[in-house]
Amino acid sequence: MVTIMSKKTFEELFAELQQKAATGDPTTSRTAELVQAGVHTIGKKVVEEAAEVWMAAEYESDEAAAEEISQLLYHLQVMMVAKGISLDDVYAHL
Ligand SMILES: N=c1c2ncn([C@@H]3O[C@H](COP(=O)(O)OP(=O)(O)OP(=O)(O)O)[C@@H](O)[C@H]3O)c2ncn1[C@@H]1O[C@H](COP(=O)(O)O)[C@@H](O)[C@H]1O
Repeated sequence: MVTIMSKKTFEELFAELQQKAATGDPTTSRTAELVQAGVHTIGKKVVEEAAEVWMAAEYESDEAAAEEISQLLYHLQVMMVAKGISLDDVYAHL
């Protein structure tokens, strides 16, 4: 069973990350730090988290897989913010 610890939605997180990227302090905000580091650094985190999702889904608990999926979604959103890609830009392809 997957334990639900937060009810933050995908859209709410995206709005928060846009704000952090615009006004956040890179010394205290991971999002501001990653956006400042740039697409190359964020891209490496996306690939790393995707691999961790695969490993957790195949070899670990559902809860571990859910946590890794949340981290992948976070880093995908950071990439979107860094590139100026909106939720609607992505939803248009779903
Ligand atoms: N949801 C997330 C989130 N998921 C994952 N992460 C980051 O991703 C890391 C997980 O990746 P790793 O396991 O590879 O951790 P790591 O080894 O420390 O990463 P590296 O420094 O080695 O790259 C975490 O330590 C966080 O730094 C997140 N950082 C922030 N958020 C949320 O984003 C919002 C804004 O956060 P800040 O920008 O930090 O204020 C808040 O609501 C946060 O809860």
